[in-house]
Amino acid sequence: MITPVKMEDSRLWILDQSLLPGQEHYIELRTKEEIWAAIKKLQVRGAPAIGVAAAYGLYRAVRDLESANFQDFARDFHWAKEYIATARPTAVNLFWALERMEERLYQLREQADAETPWEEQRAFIKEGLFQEADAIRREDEQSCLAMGEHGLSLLKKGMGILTHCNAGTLATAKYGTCLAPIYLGQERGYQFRVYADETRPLLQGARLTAWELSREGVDVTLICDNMASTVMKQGLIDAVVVGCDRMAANGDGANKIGTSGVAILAKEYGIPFYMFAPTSTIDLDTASGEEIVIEERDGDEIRSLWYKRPMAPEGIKTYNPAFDVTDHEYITAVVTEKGIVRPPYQDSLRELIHGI
Ligand SMILES: CSC[C@H]1O[C@H](OP(=O)(O)O)[C@H](O)[C@@H]1O
Repeated sequence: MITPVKMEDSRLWILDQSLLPGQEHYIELRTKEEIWAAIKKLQVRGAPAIGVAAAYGLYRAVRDLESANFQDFARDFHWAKEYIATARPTAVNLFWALERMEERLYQLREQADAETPWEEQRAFIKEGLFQEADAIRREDEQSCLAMGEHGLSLLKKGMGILTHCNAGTLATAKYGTCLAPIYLGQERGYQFRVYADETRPLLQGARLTAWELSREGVDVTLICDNMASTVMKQGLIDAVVVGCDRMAANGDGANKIGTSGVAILAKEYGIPFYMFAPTSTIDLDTASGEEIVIEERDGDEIRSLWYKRPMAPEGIKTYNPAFDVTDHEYITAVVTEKGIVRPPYQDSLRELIHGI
């Protein structure tokens, strides 16, 4: 199965998702500027994949530093971290991964042998930073597999499943979040019928979900976003599965723009709506969806990006929020790698995260 981020011989490569489905092309990222741009331009995208890329990217940005002492190294590390953190505001995994890497930096500082020359300590710290980034990737892979098992327990053979945007292998270290149960089901003969919303304006459903599912032999049908209601009304959909970019403490979940509308439709038609959120995406410091910063993007993504000729009046005003918040009352259950969480989310999420 394809993976969007890989480290080979200490070099960072990402699958340029802005070229999919036409071209499968990996690009190397070497500097904090290149990492920032790749995240901003959605060449690498999807909350967990952004976290993995940011962790590897931060390591790569400091790999060749020849700082004269730890203070200089830590200063340049912090600058790179803070710079990469400005790429996109909504997916909490970006900040979670960067903070984890900086915490590890100071642990490694304590673990380094102070009796050895600083150059040896610096090499020890750099290796430890690489290992931490690699652990973030490996943990996300395992998290996706676990969400696949938990998610599959909610689904039945032959179900019609609607999804929105892309929360598949391309959005994670591997396997995906909400698509993980679909891949497991594919291996176990569940014969799911997947309906993928195209997901305007950046078409992650058409370009990415339809692409990655069909290359794995999954039965997938591409629909326009405005067709979600009719496929539900026709009884073609038995469940909705979506990813998440940031889940607030009360269970409100930010995900790709359009998700909240799908959730409201699902409730209207009595269809279960499952939001898949690894614990790395659950942000208990954010009380509710109202506090989640929603990224706004360039209007040309609406006006012209995918059209050979203008599809709107020249310079027409646009409003292009990249995400919206699904209120917790529209979420039937939250699927995490630690298990399935049901309402009331205020208590169940805190218990899941802190075990209290
Ligand atoms: C597994 S989280 C994927 C999540 O990220 C996507 O946003 P974007 O493509 O802008 O990075 C979308 O919200 C997906 O559900």
